[in-house]
Amino acid sequence: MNIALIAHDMKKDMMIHFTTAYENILKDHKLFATGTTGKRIMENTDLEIERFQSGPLGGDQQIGAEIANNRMDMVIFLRDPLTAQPHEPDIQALIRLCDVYMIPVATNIATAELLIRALERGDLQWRNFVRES
Ligand SMILES: O=C(CO)COP(=O)(O)O
Repeated sequence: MNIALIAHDMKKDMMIHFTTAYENILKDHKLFATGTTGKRIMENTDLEIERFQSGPLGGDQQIGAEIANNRMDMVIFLRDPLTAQPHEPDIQALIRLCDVYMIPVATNIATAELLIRALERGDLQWRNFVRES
Protein backbone atom coordinates (compact mmCIF):
# COMPACT_ATOMS: atom_id res chain seq x y z
CA MET A 1 0.00 0.00 0.00
CA ASN A 2 1.06 3.58 -0.61
CA ILE A 3 0.67 5.55 2.60
CA ALA A 4 1.00 9.30 3.13
CA LEU A 5 2.17 10.56 6.53
CA ILE A 6 1.65 14.22 7.37
CA ALA A 7 1.79 16.09 10.67
CA HIS A 8 1.49 19.73 11.59
CA ASP A 9 4.26 21.08 13.80
CA MET A 10 2.42 20.60 17.10
CA LYS A 11 1.69 16.98 16.13
CA LYS A 12 5.10 15.99 14.84
CA ASP A 13 6.24 14.40 18.11
CA MET A 14 3.04 12.39 18.10
CA MET A 15 3.78 11.27 14.53
CA ILE A 16 7.25 10.13 15.63
CA HIS A 17 5.71 8.11 18.47
CA PHE A 18 3.15 6.65 16.08
CA THR A 19 5.65 5.65 13.39
CA THR A 20 8.02 4.26 16.01
CA ALA A 21 5.28 2.20 17.63
CA TYR A 22 4.05 0.84 14.30
CA GLU A 23 7.37 0.66 12.46
CA ASN A 24 6.98 -3.10 12.03
CA ILE A 25 3.73 -2.64 10.14
CA LEU A 26 4.73 0.46 8.20
CA LYS A 27 8.04 -0.97 6.95
CA ASP A 28 6.16 -3.32 4.61
CA HIS A 29 4.52 -0.43 2.76
CA LYS A 30 5.59 2.39 0.49
CA LEU A 31 5.67 5.54 2.58
CA PHE A 32 5.36 9.16 1.49
CA ALA A 33 5.36 12.34 3.55
CA THR A 34 5.44 16.09 3.37
CA GLY A 35 8.96 17.49 3.69
CA THR A 36 9.55 18.14 7.36
CA THR A 37 7.36 15.30 8.59
CA GLY A 38 9.28 12.85 6.42
CA LYS A 39 12.63 14.21 7.55
CA ARG A 40 11.68 13.85 11.21
CA ILE A 41 10.39 10.30 10.75
CA MET A 42 13.55 9.22 8.93
CA GLU A 43 15.73 10.78 11.65
CA ASN A 44 13.89 8.85 14.34
CA THR A 45 13.12 5.48 12.70
CA ASP A 46 14.62 3.14 10.10
CA LEU A 47 11.70 3.77 7.74
CA GLU A 48 12.34 4.87 4.16
CA ILE A 49 10.15 7.79 3.16
CA GLU A 50 9.67 9.47 -0.19
CA ARG A 51 9.39 13.14 0.65
CA PHE A 52 7.36 15.81 -1.09
CA GLN A 53 7.64 19.56 -0.53
CA SER A 54 6.94 20.93 2.91
CA GLY A 55 3.21 21.46 3.44
CA PRO A 56 3.19 25.27 3.17
CA LEU A 57 5.28 25.00 -0.01
CA GLY A 58 2.91 22.66 -1.83
CA GLY A 59 3.40 19.26 -0.20
CA ASP A 60 -0.29 18.79 0.56
CA GLN A 61 -1.11 19.56 -3.06
CA GLN A 62 1.48 17.07 -4.29
CA ILE A 63 -0.06 14.35 -2.14
CA GLY A 64 -3.49 15.43 -3.42
CA ALA A 65 -2.22 14.92 -6.96
CA GLU A 66 -1.13 11.38 -6.06
CA ILE A 67 -4.64 10.73 -4.77
CA ALA A 68 -6.21 12.12 -7.94
CA ASN A 69 -3.93 9.81 -9.94
CA ASN A 70 -5.10 6.82 -7.85
CA ARG A 71 -1.63 6.28 -6.40
CA MET A 72 -2.30 6.77 -2.68
CA ASP A 73 -4.13 4.17 -0.60
CA MET A 74 -4.24 5.72 2.84
CA VAL A 75 -3.52 9.09 4.46
CA ILE A 76 -2.53 9.69 8.07
CA PHE A 77 -2.72 13.44 8.59
CA LEU A 78 -2.23 14.53 12.19
CA ARG A 79 -3.71 17.99 11.93
CA ASP A 80 -3.40 20.78 14.45
CA PRO A 81 -6.91 22.21 14.75
CA LEU A 82 -5.80 24.92 17.18
CA THR A 83 -3.23 26.75 15.06
CA ALA A 84 -3.97 28.78 11.91
CA GLN A 85 -2.10 27.39 8.90
CA PRO A 86 -1.05 29.67 6.02
CA HIS A 87 -1.89 26.90 3.55
CA GLU A 88 -5.32 26.00 4.96
CA PRO A 89 -6.87 25.88 1.45
CA ASP A 90 -4.34 23.18 0.49
CA ILE A 91 -5.21 21.18 3.60
CA GLN A 92 -8.93 21.37 2.83
CA ALA A 93 -8.25 20.39 -0.78
CA LEU A 94 -6.29 17.32 0.29
CA ILE A 95 -9.01 16.14 2.64
CA ARG A 96 -11.63 16.85 0.00
CA LEU A 97 -9.77 14.68 -2.51
CA CYS A 98 -9.66 11.84 0.02
CA ASP A 99 -13.45 12.06 0.11
CA VAL A 100 -13.77 12.34 -3.68
CA TYR A 101 -11.67 9.20 -4.22
CA MET A 102 -12.78 7.39 -1.04
CA ILE A 103 -9.30 7.17 0.39
CA PRO A 104 -9.13 6.14 4.07
CA VAL A 105 -7.90 9.22 5.92
CA ALA A 106 -7.19 9.74 9.61
CA THR A 107 -6.91 13.30 10.87
CA ASN A 108 -6.17 12.46 14.49
CA ILE A 109 -4.21 9.84 16.40
CA ALA A 110 -7.26 7.89 17.57
CA THR A 111 -8.38 7.20 14.01
CA ALA A 112 -4.79 6.68 12.88
CA GLU A 113 -4.54 3.79 15.35
CA LEU A 114 -7.72 2.24 13.94
CA LEU A 115 -6.49 2.56 10.37
CA ILE A 116 -3.11 1.03 11.08
CA ARG A 117 -4.78 -1.91 12.80
CA ALA A 118 -7.09 -2.30 9.80
CA LEU A 119 -4.05 -2.19 7.54
CA GLU A 120 -2.36 -4.90 9.61
CA ARG A 121 -5.45 -7.12 9.39
CA GLY A 122 -5.66 -6.70 5.61
CA ASP A 123 -8.93 -4.76 5.70
CA LEU A 124 -7.62 -2.39 3.04
CA GLN A 125 -6.89 -5.05 0.42
CA TRP A 126 -9.75 -3.72 -1.68
CA ARG A 127 -7.50 -0.78 -2.51
CA ASN A 128 -5.29 -3.11 -4.57
CA PHE A 129 -8.24 -3.85 -6.88
CA VAL A 130 -9.27 -0.19 -7.11
CA ARG A 131 -5.70 0.91 -7.84
CA GLU A 132 -5.22 -1.68 -10.57
CA SER A 133 -8.59 -1.05 -12.22
O1 LIG B 1 2.06 21.56 6.77
C1 LIG B 1 1.97 20.38 6.65
C2 LIG B 1 0.71 19.76 6.23
O2 LIG B 1 -0.32 20.68 5.97
C3 LIG B 1 3.10 19.49 6.95
O3 LIG B 1 4.25 19.94 6.29
P1 LIG B 1 5.68 19.54 6.84
O4 LIG B 1 5.70 18.06 7.01
O5 LIG B 1 6.67 19.97 5.80
O6 LIG B 1 5.86 20.28 8.13
